[in-house]
Order: sequence, then structure tokens, then C-alpha cells
Amino acid sequence: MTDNGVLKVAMPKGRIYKQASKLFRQAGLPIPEDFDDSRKLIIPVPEANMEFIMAKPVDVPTYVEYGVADIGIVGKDVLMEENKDVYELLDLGIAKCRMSVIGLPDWKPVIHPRVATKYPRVASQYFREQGQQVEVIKLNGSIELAPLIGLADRIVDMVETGKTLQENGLVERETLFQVTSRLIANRVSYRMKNVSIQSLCDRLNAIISSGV
Ligand SMILES: Nc1ncnc2c1ncn2[C@@H]1O[C@H](COP(=O)(O)OP(=O)(O)OP(=O)(O)O)[C@@H](O)[C@H]1O
Ligand SMILES: O=P(O)(O)OC[C@H]1O[C@H](OP(=O)(O)OP(=O)(O)O)[C@H](O)[C@@H]1O
Repeated sequence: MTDNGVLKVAMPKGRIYKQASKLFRQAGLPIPEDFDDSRKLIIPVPEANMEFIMAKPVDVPTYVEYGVADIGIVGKDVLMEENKDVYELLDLGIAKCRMSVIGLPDWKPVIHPRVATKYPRVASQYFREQGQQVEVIKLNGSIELAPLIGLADRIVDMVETGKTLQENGLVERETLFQVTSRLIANRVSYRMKNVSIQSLCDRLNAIISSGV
């Protein structure tokens, strides 16, 4: 079977972009260097028969589920939270961090704690599995503020270096899961553009497993 059409890739702007574009370049996909600082949102790479759609990370699963992007790159955190109907094809092993429960050092058991997070679905599911009733408060950033100013007893947030926790006098209590970025695919595109998607996966896999 041959594939028709350009392969549309939802590429997250921000933290993941640098590592993802490096991986793609190592895999021989010619993302021009001048795109790194560009404000252009659609970046055609005709030599590779690809087009990059520069997306806010949290929106990547939506573009892929709706098929406006055939494939996308997204953190496991966002993938779990957004819970979209997409295939997870490959663990790219980049943008490593972890999802954790965090609180003040004088951690006390609380009957019905308030938990602030950017990830309400992930947090609710975790505490439900723990058999603990919590009130989840959705925030959009600076999550570490919540316990410091008395909004919440705990937070569920990403930890990478631990610098944010350290500088704000907070402690990590439990890790929910490790996070890396994943390659995801639209279900129909995966069938219709299987040859090009599979060939991309093979090239990326070769780089990932060589540990370069
Ligand atoms: N220290 C970290 N904090 C948060 N996410 C991290 C960290 N390190 C790696 N990541 C990964 O990077 C992704 C977040 O990237 P980024 O911070 O660019 O997006 P964002 O939080 O949506 O930012 P913004 O809201 O500013 O656009 C996460 O989904 C996660 O997979
Ligand atoms: O362990 P560290 O290396 O300190 O990284 C973790 C911090 O980075 C992220 O915040 P981000 O910079 O995305 O800011 P925001 O969520 O507050 O907008 C995350 O929400 C933590 O606050």
C-alpha cells in the first residue's frame, strides 16, 4: 500500500519542541534550524513530505483525535489528562519529569483534603484509587502557590529538577507516574498513511534505541 498526501505532525511549542526537533533531525528529517525561533504556525517540509503544526502542548491530542494532524508529540501527563481517542505509538524518551503529590513539610493527614492541580482528571483518578475523598481545584499555573497561600492542602504537579519545590519549601510525597513525550496517531491516519507513519516510527526508534 502506498500513502497519499503530506504527513501532518502536531508539534508542541515550548519545552518539548527543542528535544523533539533534535530527535527528528537526528532521524534525518530536515526541520530547518530557522524554525526554532519562528512565529510561523504551519511549517511545510516538502523534502520529507511533512508539515508541522505548531501547537500548544495541551491541544496536541485534540488535533490528532480530530485528524487535522495525522500524528503528534505530547507528554504522557497531557495524554492521561486529555484522554482522547488516539493511538500511542512510541515513547520518545524526551522531556522527562514525573507527576507527583506535593505538600508542605509539616504534612498531616487530612480527612477531605483540597488538592490543586492543572491535571484534575489524573488527580481525581489517583485519589479515587487510593480510596481517598478529595476536593480537586483546577489551576492553570504556579500550582506551588496553592499550599503556600492556604488554597489547598496538597498539589498534584510535575517535578523535573525539584528546584521549584526547593525554592518554595515544599516536599514531594508520592510519585504517580514517570512522564516522557509520546508519539501519537489518529486512528484513521494510522491506517491510511501507515507506510509513512511506520517509516517515521522506525527512524525515530533507531535513534532512541541507539541512545544518541
Ligand atoms: N519541569 C517541567 N514542568 C512541566 N512540564 C514538563 C517539565 N519538564 C518536561 N515537561 C513536559 O513538557 C510539557 C509541558 O511543556 P510546556 O511547559 O512547554 O507546556 P505548558 O505547560 O502547556 O506551557 P504553557 O502553558 O506555558 O504553554 C509537559 O506536558 C511535560 O510532558
Ligand atoms: O522541578 P522543576 O525543574 O522546578 O520543574 C517543575 C516546575 O515546572 C513546571 O512549571 P512551569 O515552569 O511550566 O510553570 P507554570 O506551570 O507555573 O506555568 C511545573 O508545573 C513545576 O512548577
